[in-house]
Amino acid sequence: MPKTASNLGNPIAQNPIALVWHRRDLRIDDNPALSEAIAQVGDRGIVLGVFIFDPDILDDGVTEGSKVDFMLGCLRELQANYRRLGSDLLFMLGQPVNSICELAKAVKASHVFFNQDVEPFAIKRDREATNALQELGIKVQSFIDIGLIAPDAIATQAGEPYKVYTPFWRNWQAKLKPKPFDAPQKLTGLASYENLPVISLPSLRELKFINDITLPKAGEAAAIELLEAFCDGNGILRYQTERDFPAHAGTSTLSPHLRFGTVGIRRVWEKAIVAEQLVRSEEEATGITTWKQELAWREFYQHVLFYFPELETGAYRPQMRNFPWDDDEEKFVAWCEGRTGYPIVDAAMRQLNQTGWMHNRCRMIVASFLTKDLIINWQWGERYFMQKLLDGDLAANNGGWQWSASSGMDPKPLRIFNPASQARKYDPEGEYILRWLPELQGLTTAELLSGNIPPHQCKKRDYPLPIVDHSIQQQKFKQLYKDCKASP
Ligand SMILES: Cc1cc2nc3c(=O)[nH]c(=O)nc-3n(C[C@H](O)[C@H](O)[C@H](O)COP(=O)(O)OP(=O)(O)OC[C@H]3O[C@@H](n4cnc5c(N)ncnc54)[C@H](O)[C@@H]3O)c2cc1C
Repeated sequence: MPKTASNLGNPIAQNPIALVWHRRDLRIDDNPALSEAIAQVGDRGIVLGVFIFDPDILDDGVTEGSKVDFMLGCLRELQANYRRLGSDLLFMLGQPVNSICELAKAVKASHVFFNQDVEPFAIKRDREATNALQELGIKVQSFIDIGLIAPDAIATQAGEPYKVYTPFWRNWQAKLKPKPFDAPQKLTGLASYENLPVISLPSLRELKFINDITLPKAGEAAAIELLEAFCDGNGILRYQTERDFPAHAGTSTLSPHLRFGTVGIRRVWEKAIVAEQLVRSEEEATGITTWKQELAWREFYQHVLFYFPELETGAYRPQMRNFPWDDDEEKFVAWCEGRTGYPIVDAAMRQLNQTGWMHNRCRMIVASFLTKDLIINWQWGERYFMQKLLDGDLAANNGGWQWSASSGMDPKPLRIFNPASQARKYDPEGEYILRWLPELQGLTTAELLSGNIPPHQCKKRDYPLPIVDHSIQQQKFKQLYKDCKASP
């Protein structure tokens, strides 16, 4: 059973020096590892933050400059916060297990605190780090942080992990949620930081990345600003009616912050509960419940990844593991670049490429298009999303892709989105399409939505003709899916 902040052992006896190892919790507010470090070392103790740049992650071929740039912004602010409180956030570059041990020895740490993750890679790293630190006689404590309810604190009546969202939600929403941890007011740091195996916060260039997109504001203050704007204003109240229209600012856009942990999930939940107490209509209440359901989707995917780590490498449904995908590279490039000739798909891909974020409705549309219309392996799309999305997160991304590809746990798996119907329903004026495809100005709304654009108009605008025919491709996919299901 993972430790929570309330069931820890006795305070440290002498000369306590605690390291708080930050990874995807780049904040001081509502941070269980940091709060507990302070509580444990007490007034006599020193609390230092550390962040380790892992070359294996930086060089994994998926991590892009935009994401690293956003993260550096978060780290810059986190370090400023540590310094303002009287301590420091230290940086290291190296293999994480060796690095944390090296630093712990150098500062003579008595404790290392960190918040847990659910990704297989992180679980393995943390297990190894815990063992190595304990061998050095250092106490290690870790905490539930990325979700409100720990994976082992919720199960079906049969005691099994949930595989279906709706019963998960019913049980999850009824569970008592933890309260946020207050931000610290003061920290004590080292008298001197000389001769430590640390580096200054590297620049993007020093890490050998470039970024050419304009990023949203990074860091904790920006996250709180977004959260307050959404929950104190009308955003959360109108969420149910607005959230599916990509031309509207109808969602919180908190996802990059939840990904890097610049806002604590308990703080987010608290805000939703406060908003709930002020609702004036059924519609507003539904808005808040629907938003809470999305937070529960996030947690559902974290839990299934925790219990079924094999999801990371392939389809959940065995029948889909050998699906005969077409895997046409030229079509894949057209999809990535937003040049499929389907305006709603292309607009969404341009939004992704130019901002590092894509509206949820559009994520579903482009994922369905890649898998059901282009018949390309969902893992290609999953990887491209991980490259481009600032909120790229293994659990949510894999969950979203497996749902869209009909390869996941979804009990009603065969969903095929018709891009034209989706556009008509969710972008009825073609406002979103035109925002990202300005070259289509002057076409009729019907042409924008249906994608039936006269060839001479496409030529004039250097816009591609549709690279596939939706009705033919969906028939083809259905047949392949049927054959696959029938195969032993
Ligand atoms: C193919 C596909 C891939 C996706 N990849 C990611 C990803 O890499 N990272 C990611 O955070 N989300 C992913 N999502 C889920 C969802 O699209 C984004 O979380 C959402 O668009 C973020 O915008 P927001 O912050 O305004 O969300 P809001 O609508 O304001 O929701 C609040 C928060 O709830 C969580 N959330 C909302 N919807 C979902 C969902 N369907 N699944 C899981 N969590 C959700 C997010 O943390 C989000 O910030 C993916 C969805 C699909 C269909």
